[in-house]
Amino acid sequence: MNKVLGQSFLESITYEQSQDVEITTQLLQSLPISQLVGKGLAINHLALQNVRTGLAGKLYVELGPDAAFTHELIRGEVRNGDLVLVRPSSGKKDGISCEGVVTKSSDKMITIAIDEAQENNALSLYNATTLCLLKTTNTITYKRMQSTLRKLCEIEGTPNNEVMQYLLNEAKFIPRKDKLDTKFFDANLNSSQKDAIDFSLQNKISIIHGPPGTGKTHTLVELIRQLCDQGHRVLVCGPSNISVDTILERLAKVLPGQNLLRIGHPARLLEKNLAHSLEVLSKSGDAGAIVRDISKEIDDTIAKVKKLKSYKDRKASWNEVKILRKELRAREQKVVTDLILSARVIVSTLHGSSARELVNCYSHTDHLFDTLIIDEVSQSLEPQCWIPLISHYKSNMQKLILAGDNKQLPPTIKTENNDAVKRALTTTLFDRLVKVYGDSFRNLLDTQYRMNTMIMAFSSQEMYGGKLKAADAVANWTLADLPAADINENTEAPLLWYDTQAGDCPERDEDFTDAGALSSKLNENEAYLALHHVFNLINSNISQESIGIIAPYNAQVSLLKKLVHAQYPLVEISTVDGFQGREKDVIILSLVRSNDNFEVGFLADERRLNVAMTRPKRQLCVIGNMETLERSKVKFLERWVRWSEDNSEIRYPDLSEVL
Ligand SMILES: Nc1ncnc2c1ncn2[C@@H]1O[C@H](COP(=O)(O)OP(=O)(O)OP(=O)(O)O)[C@@H](O)[C@H]1O
Repeated sequence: MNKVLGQSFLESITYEQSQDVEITTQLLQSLPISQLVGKGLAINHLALQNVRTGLAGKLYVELGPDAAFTHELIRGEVRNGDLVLVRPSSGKKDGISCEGVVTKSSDKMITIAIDEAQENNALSLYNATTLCLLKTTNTITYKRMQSTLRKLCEIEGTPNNEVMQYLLNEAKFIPRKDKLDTKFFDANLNSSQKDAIDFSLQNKISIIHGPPGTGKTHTLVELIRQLCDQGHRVLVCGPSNISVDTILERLAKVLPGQNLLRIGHPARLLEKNLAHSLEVLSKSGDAGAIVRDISKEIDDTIAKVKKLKSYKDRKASWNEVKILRKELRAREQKVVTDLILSARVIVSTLHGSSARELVNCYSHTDHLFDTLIIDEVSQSLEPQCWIPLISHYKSNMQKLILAGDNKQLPPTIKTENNDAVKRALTTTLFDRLVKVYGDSFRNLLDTQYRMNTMIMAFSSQEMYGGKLKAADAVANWTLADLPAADINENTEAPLLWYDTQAGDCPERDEDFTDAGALSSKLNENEAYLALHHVFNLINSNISQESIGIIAPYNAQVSLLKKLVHAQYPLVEISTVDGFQGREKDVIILSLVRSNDNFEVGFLADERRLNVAMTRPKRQLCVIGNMETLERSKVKFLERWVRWSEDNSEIRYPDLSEVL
């Protein structure tokens, strides 16, 4: 089975890589910057603000909005960890440029880490009038998956590891559901959280299914404490830096610092987590002191060599440098290995789990980890999940705990034209295991601590079999309960629709001259309605920071930012993907699609819509054409409209009053 699975994923990943490279190259070459921005693949009108030295042979290039054009960055799909190219906005595409990785981004500044070798290129960007940043393909991540899958294929016979046997469907899984007398550290856990923890403690493999706001991270933190208490060494992984940094931040509050180690380039970590970074720790404190001393000795010797006159003396000193360098490497490796071996919990991305520093430790020990936890498994490609399993095959991992929600956004892939590849890659490990073993090891967290019951209800009914409950503290809260908020029709309703089916909010393509399929969509009058509702909320004493606006199209997000931020710069506006894992007191959702053909595009993706409608705590305000949705032939949308007609306050806006 390992050969069949490995080979089939290898083919799919190789195909996906070719598509990714082809699509990105084609888009970058053929489309003007304005359209790349519309697709979220580029940021335009940047000014180079600073080039500074960072850690580990990296330079940080800081880019802000070019004040001659704009005051805020439209970041689109550009996220931390993305590989990007910075070049002048106009002029030759193959002119001066530098390539790096996004390490920080906000509406005011984007920072990329580049290799020192590109310093001159970076500095010459100061001369360009205005700059743009383009998202390119990161081939390193593909290579790592491919080499993992090859190793999976190479395992002869049935792997001797029981966890792997379950994953490969080569052992029968009989779940144990004994009542344990676990002494929970956190007294507030609810019964579904306690059950999920007990299940994971007594089974080799488990899934913690955490719908929005149900305390998945909360549960994982308690579980990790329990595992540490039982003497386990735990490897915690996730698909992105932010996914694992969120857990690390919470773990750091309850586990003593020296037990936690974060693998990964410090430039990509949350600042709060730097105290746990392997790289930072290995260069600081007592451990780093010896290394620093040797480095200084090397520098001093080199300085001396330059002054020596005789060849013989110089030769002798260079030999000394060589010996010192060898010692430095050995010391560095020892410091790193000691830190790893003394940590109880190691946190890294799925890709980072194959880091050389970790794998090198197997020359000192046969067993590094007992348990592997993969968070956000539903956003991870299955080949990514195999990276820690294969890299730490020697550890003979005793337990695998997966956490995620297969009803929220799946991993994003580029392949469009090959259904087999699409199916193979968007079926996550979570989905595949549920298909093989049914619900036998899936533990649903059933109480959410975010949303008013009315906001939760449709999502619960459609996506979670009606099993979700709202915790008492949030079940009835509305905007009107916020301190200082006025009590009126704009703050009391948990569910509100501005139904635009009267026809005065037509959608349009981002650019009339654009080739259809590549075009993003926008809806100007919906944007004005969103602004109108923001105005109503602010006038009811709701703070700008409490308000979020979501639109499924980048072009609409850009338009909304221009319009709303001119008056209310602190209102957060993003696509659905940008809001995954986040929450706001009120979310205004601009659906954009409004046409006589009842075409709904992205809206047909119920997982994307599920994420959008479960971000608000106290009010969901939808702006959209109910008729377009109802007649789209997409059952989920049809049911949502019918349900909303019965359960929301519906307004039929008079555009003449708004515009
Ligand atoms: N048992 C509990 N009692 C009280 N509050 C809780 C409990 N469990 C979780 N919470 C609260 O619920 C909120 C959501 O928890 P957490 O961030 O762990 O959820 P999540 O499922 O990881 O979130 P997301 O939906 O963003 O993935 C947090 O404010 C957390 O403190």
